[in-house]
Amino acid sequence: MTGTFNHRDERLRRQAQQELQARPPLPTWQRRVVERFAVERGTGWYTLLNQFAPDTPPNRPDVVLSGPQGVLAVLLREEEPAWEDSRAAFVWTAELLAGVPTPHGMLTEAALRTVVVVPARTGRARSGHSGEHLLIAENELDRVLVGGERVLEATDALSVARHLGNSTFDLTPIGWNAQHIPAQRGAGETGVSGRSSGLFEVDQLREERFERAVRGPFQDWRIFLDDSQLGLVRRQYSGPARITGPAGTGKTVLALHRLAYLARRSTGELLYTTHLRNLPRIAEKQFRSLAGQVRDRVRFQHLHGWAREFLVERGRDAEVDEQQIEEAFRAVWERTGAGGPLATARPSRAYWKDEIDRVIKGRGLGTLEAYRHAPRRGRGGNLTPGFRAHVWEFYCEYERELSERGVYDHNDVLMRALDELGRKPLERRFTAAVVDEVQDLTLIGLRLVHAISGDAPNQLLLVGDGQQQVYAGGWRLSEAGISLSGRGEVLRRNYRNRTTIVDEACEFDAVNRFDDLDGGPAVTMRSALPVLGGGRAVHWRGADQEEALVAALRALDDPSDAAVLTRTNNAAARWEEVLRQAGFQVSPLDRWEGAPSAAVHVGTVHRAKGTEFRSVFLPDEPRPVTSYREEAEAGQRQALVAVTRARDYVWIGKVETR
Ligand SMILES: Nc1ncnc2c1ncn2[C@@H]1O[C@H](COP(=O)(O)OP(=O)(O)OP(=O)(O)O)[C@@H](O)[C@H]1O
Repeated sequence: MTGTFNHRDERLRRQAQQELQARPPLPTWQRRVVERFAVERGTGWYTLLNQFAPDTPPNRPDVVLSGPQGVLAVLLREEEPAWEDSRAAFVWTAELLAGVPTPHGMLTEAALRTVVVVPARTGRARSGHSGEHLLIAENELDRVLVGGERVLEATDALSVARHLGNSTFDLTPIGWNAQHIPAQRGAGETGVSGRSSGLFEVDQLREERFERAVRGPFQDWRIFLDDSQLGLVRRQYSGPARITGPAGTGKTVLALHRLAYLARRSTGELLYTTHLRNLPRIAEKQFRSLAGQVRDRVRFQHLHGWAREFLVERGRDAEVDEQQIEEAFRAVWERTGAGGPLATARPSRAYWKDEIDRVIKGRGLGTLEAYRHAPRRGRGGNLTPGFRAHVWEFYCEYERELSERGVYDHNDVLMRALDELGRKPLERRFTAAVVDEVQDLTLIGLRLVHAISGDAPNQLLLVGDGQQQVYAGGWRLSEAGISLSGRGEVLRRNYRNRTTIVDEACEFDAVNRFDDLDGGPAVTMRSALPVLGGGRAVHWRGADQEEALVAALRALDDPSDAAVLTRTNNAAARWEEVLRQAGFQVSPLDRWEGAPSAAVHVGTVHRAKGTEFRSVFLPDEPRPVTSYREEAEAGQRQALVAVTRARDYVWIGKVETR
C-alpha cells in the first residue's frame, strides 16, 4: 500500500514541479510548501496558487486550498503579517466563495480559515490563533491538512475548487485541472457538472437537496445555509432590520452567521442580546463553533446583565434582590390589592404584577395621565381610565415599598440604564447588535437596545416570532422610535422539527399579536415548510402520569438530549425530584449552556425558549381554568413553544382521573 501511495505522491509532486517551473520562481521554502499542498491532492485537497506569488499583494492569499477540512486561505510570509492583511485575505477569498451551491445548501464562509505559514528556519511559529489567522511553521502543515473536523465531501471540495479557479484569473490550479477532471458520480453521490462554470447543476439538485442532503452526514448549519438565509446574512441594511419566521426556521443561526460576517468586515465590538438569561450562553457556544477566529469580537449578554454592568461602570447602583422584590409585591398585594378593586376586577396577583412589569414600568409610564391613555396590547380586560387610577395607586404603593426596602426591580435597572444613556451616550456604540426573541422584550427594553445600537446601516437586527411570545404585553416598533422601512424579512423552512412535530404545533391556536402590529406579513407555523420528514408524537392519557412518563423516558431508543418541560417552576422542581428518584441524571435547564449531555433536562417553557432537544416530554399540570381570552391565547403560544423544542419526538400527557 505504502508503495502505491509513494508512487502516487511522487507523480503528483513531479506534476506540480513542472507546473511551477513554467511560472515566476518561488523562494525555495515556499516552493516546498506548494509542492506539499499539491501532493495532498491524493487526500482530497485542491491547490490554487496566486498568479502573482511570490509578489502577491499583502492583503491577498498566496494559495487557496479546498479539501475535506474546508477551505484554507494561505499566506506564505517571512514574518507574521498584520491582522488587517490576513483579514483582507480572508474577506477576498470569502467573497469569491459566497454562495457556492452544493447539494447540502449554500456554502458559508465558516468553511474558510486563514492560515499563515512562515519558514521553518524562523523556528516554531508562535502557535495558535491570533484572532484573525492560524500561524504555523512550514514543518507544521499537518496541523491543517491532516485530521481535524471533516466539513466537505469530496465532491463539494472539488466543486468549490473549480468555482474558485473559474471565478478569478488570480488563482491557478496546481497539480489538477479545473476543466478536465472527470465528474465523479458514485452510488448515492451527486456528481460534478462538466460545464466550464464548475458549478453543480443546481436545478437538478434542488429537489434532492431537502430530502437527501439534509439527512446526509454533512448537513451542518455552520457550513451550509439555504439561499434565503445566506442572502440575509450578507444583505446590506441601511437601518434597523427585522427577521421573523416560525419556530425552527433558523433565525438564530442566521443571526449568528450575520454577526460573524459583520465582525470580519468591521472593527469594534458586536452584541448578541436577549431578555433570556441562558440563551446568550448557548448562542455563544454555537458562535464559537461557527466563527472561533472572531469569537472575542462579539459580546453575548442578556439585556439586564448588560444594563447592570453598564450602570456599575457609570458608578450607579444596580443590584437587584429578587427575594426582596417578591416580598415587597406580596406585602403590597396583601395590604391594598387583595381586598380592593383590583382583586374584584381580576383576582389574580400575577395579572397585576404583569400590569406593572409589562405595561406601567415596561412602557416607562411616568404619570397617571400617561397610563390612562396607554395602549395595553395583549393584556385583555378593558380597563376604563377611571379604573386605571386604582391600578396606578397600587403601583405607587409598590414603588414606595421598594424604596423603603432600598431595592430596585428589573425594570428599574433597564430604565436607569436608559436614563443614563440619555444623560451620556456610549462613547463607542456597538458596531452591530442582534436582539433575539425580541417579541418578549418590554418597550423599555426595546428602547434600550435601540439606544445601545443606533440606526446606522447594519447596526440593529431584531429577531423574533410573535407566535412564540410567552410574556404579557406588546408594542409597536415605532413606539421605540424604530423604523424598518421595509427591512423586514421572513424565513419559512423549518430545519428543526420533523413533520409530525410541526403538525402537532399547528394544532395550537397561537395567535400572533405582533406581526399584525408592525405591518409585516403574518407568517405562522402553518405556513412553515418542514425539511425533515417523520417524527413521532405520543398523546398519553391516564391516571399515573409519573409512572407513564418515566416509562416513556426509559423506552427511548436514544435517551440523550431529552427534556421535560413544564409551565411552572413548582412543577419543574417536582419533576426533577421524580426523575432523580427514578434513577435519572437530571440537569436543570436554567443552568444549561447548550453542551450535549446524557442528563434529562428539566425546566419551564420560559427557560426553554430558543433551545431544542431530540425528545420533549410535556406532562400535564393543573392549570387554572380561564375565561380570559388573552390568558387562553398565552397558554396556546406557550404550548406551541414547548412542542417546537422537540426535533424528533414529543410526548404529551393528560391526566384523566375517574
Ligand atoms: N440551513 C440550515 N441547515 C441545517 N440546519 C439548520 C439550518 N438552519 C437552521 N438549522 C437548524 O435548525 C434548528 C433551528 O434553528 P434556530 O434555532 O436558528 O431556529 P429559530 O428560528 O431561531 O427557532 P426558534 O424561533 O424556535 O428559537 C437548529 O438545530 C439549527 O441548527
